[in-house]
Amino acid sequence: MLTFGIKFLSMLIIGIAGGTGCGKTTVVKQIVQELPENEVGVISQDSYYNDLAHLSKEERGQVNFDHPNSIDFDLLISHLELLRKGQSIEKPIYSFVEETRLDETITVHPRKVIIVEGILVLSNPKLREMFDMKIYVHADSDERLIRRLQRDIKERGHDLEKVLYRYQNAVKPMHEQFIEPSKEFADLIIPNNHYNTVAVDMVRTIINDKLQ
Ligand SMILES: Nc1ncnc2c1ncn2[C@@H]1O[C@H](COP(=O)(O)OP(=O)(O)O)[C@@H](O)[C@H]1O
Ligand SMILES: O=c1ccn([C@@H]2O[C@H](COP(=O)(O)O)[C@@H](O)[C@H]2O)c(=O)[nH]1
Repeated sequence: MLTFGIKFLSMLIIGIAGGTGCGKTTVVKQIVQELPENEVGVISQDSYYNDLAHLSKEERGQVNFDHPNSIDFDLLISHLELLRKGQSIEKPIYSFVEETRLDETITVHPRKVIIVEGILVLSNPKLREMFDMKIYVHADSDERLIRRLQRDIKERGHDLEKVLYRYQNAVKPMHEQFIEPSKEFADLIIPNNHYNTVAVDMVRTIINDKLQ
């Protein structure tokens, strides 16, 4: 049996970090693709951006969304604790276009395996301690910037100037201060300048092992 030395608890929690555009969401989608939906759940750190409903759209535009203080880690941690106890949670929904939480929530039920992905999930010590396995997805910064530009313009309603301004003033400095240093906590680093099907298969094997 392939266990990679992981001590399996009742619920396996996997944390996946990496800089913006490194491909975290894509890797997670590939991992869960062939796994049973009712056994594996995914929680994105993005859902836990602070509720900024009290700010105007202009004020929200000034927020540093790459600093750990922009994330409600307490809520994320308490939700994971509830899931681990077998209870369901109401996960917030974050709109990248509105840059705030929506009023609706999504009910997430406990699963045998929960994947938590986000730029800062390995930077928070308390959250990090909850992970049975820690993964860092790496892609070079120029590759990430190209992907981010394409995605934010196409999917998140930003223009070229806004993406570049944010990249220089928040994304890059916060990456260097908080995200890149969190790589040292990873059990596994996935190189993702190109699609990495071997690494995806390895993680899927570990999860499948847990599901037997
Ligand atoms: N290995 C890859 N090669 C090329 N493009 C990729 C790769 N992985 C992801 N992408 C693309 O890059 C963009 C950002 O990927 P995404 O998974 O959203 O990254 P993240 O969640 O880390 O910000 C998406 O448009 C995605 O299709
Ligand atoms: O309202 C927002 C909130 C966050 N961002 C940016 O999103 C990325 C993190 O998401 P990834 O999917 O990992 O790229 C972060 O770098 C924030 O700058 C945003 O643009 N707007």
